[in-house]
Amino acid sequence: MADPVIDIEGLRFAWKSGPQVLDMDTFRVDAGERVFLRGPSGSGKSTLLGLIAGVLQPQAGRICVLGEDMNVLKAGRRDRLRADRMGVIFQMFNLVPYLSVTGNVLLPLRFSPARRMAAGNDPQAEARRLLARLGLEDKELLERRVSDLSVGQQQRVAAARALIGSPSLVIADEPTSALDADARDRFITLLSEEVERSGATLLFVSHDASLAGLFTRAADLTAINRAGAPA
Ligand SMILES: Nc1ncnc2c1ncn2[C@@H]1O[C@H](COP(=O)(O)OP(=O)(O)OP(=O)(O)O)[C@@H](O)[C@H]1O
Repeated sequence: MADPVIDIEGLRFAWKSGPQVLDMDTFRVDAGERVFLRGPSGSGKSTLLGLIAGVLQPQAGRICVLGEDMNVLKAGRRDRLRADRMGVIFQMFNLVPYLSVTGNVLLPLRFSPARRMAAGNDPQAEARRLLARLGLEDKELLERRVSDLSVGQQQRVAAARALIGSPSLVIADEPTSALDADARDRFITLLSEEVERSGATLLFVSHDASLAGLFTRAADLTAINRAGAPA
């Protein structure tokens, strides 16, 4: 059996003084899987990704990511694990507006010597390769500030930034973009191919059930999260 990359047991999470958002017995993602986790808006998908990424801490339960127990690691070690071994595509992209396309893609390498090493001798060329794979090739465009790009183009920049330096785990919070169905499917296919090429594991969350077929496995958050169940 493959090693678990994400291994969750008995997880409970509530935002300060709010109702329970997550109450899950188990959730596991194995190395090399590309998993689609579906759930309606407000069901706790972004919260779960925050817990997996180590930016949030649960009230109860165990979250092991890439062999590390996130509850035991101090905040600094969780930040290091995320910088070195995780690529995150945020719902709102979180790109740096005044940096160029390539400047944004190269950013994770500034924070992680391990990823800088993994990106090879010519990180600029690796950034261009990833962007080209994701459909952004135009030289002039690569030097533009990201704030001048379309939403679909920004989504590709965010994906290339998550992939650079071959992180072991890529987590993606489906951006609420205005992409049409064809462009969205193409984007996910390219993202999956690049994740497969680097041997990474992918967890992709979305409310859009029609995407499930593009992944190796699909799961439904409402089926595994008691807190989301109707009373
Ligand atoms: N920073 C926060 N502080 C307090 N409550 C929050 C915070 N972020 C999210 N919540 C609440 O937690 C619940 C789950 O939100 P979350 O963003 O995880 O859902 P989601 O499934 O990702 O939704 P969407 O598909 O709309 O992005 C919601 O009730 C939301 O209002």
